[in-house]
Amino acid sequence: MSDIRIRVDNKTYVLAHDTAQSHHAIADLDFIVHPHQFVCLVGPSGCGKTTLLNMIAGLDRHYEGRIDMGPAGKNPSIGYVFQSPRLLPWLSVRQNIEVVFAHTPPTGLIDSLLESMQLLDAQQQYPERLSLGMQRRVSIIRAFAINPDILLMDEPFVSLDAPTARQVRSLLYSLWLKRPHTVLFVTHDLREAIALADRLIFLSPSPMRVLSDIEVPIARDQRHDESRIERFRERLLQNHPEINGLL
Ligand SMILES: Nc1ncnc2c1ncn2[C@@H]1O[C@H](COP(=O)(O)OP(=O)(O)OP(=O)(O)O)[C@@H](O)[C@H]1O
Repeated sequence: MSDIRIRVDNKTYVLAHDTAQSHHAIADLDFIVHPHQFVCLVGPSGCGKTTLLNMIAGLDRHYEGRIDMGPAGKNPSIGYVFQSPRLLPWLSVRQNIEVVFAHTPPTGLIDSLLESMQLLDAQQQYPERLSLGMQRRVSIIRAFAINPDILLMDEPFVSLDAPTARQVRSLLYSLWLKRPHTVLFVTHDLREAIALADRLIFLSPSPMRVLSDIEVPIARDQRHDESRIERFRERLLQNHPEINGLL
């Protein structure tokens, strides 16, 4: 796995019903993600974060620029946790995970992922019976299951109540420590970003570009310490006035 280089010179949405009107979503955005890094993208609502993830996932190719994801000729595998869990309602939890495999998955893999997300007992249930927190845990497993080169996560804890968000975040974190994939994780929550990330990339309102790119210096075994997270957050806001208005 090599560095991922994201360079978007221009992304403009032309409104279909009125081609004279357009929205300049992204301009001169440039950053590199190193293998196995956990990078949080933090920016105001509507600045273009989902647009960027869709471009990296190859779902949107209408832009000027380049996204290089490793050696030419090799298509990287991408896991994508969308804002809504997007489970198939006619399949059980286990089948929703099995469906992402082109071939039979390695023995024990699905069981170990279900166990890591505390979902072994719910594996035969259908999505309509699951709480939102459980559905989100299934969608996280589904993205991890293919062992992707890059994992895109678009506010995976949004609209969960605070204790559930904390629980799912801590399960995700333990899973990532065991399987440290390269992650691009979108969030509005600065404490959450500090608790999870190696690096924080702050993004401007549209047209979106990088405002600040900051390493999180807190050791991995100290991330459970909320007072440390809070101290770093306060220092960050003091030393980087440009990010104050974003959150
Ligand atoms: N298909 C589209 N056609 C026209 N404009 C669009 C389209 N998709 C998104 N936009 C606009 O592009 C901008 C960026 O949208 P995007 O969903 O990427 O923002 P975001 O940062 O992910 O927002 P949020 O944090 O609220 O999820 C918004 O102004 C949005 O209205």
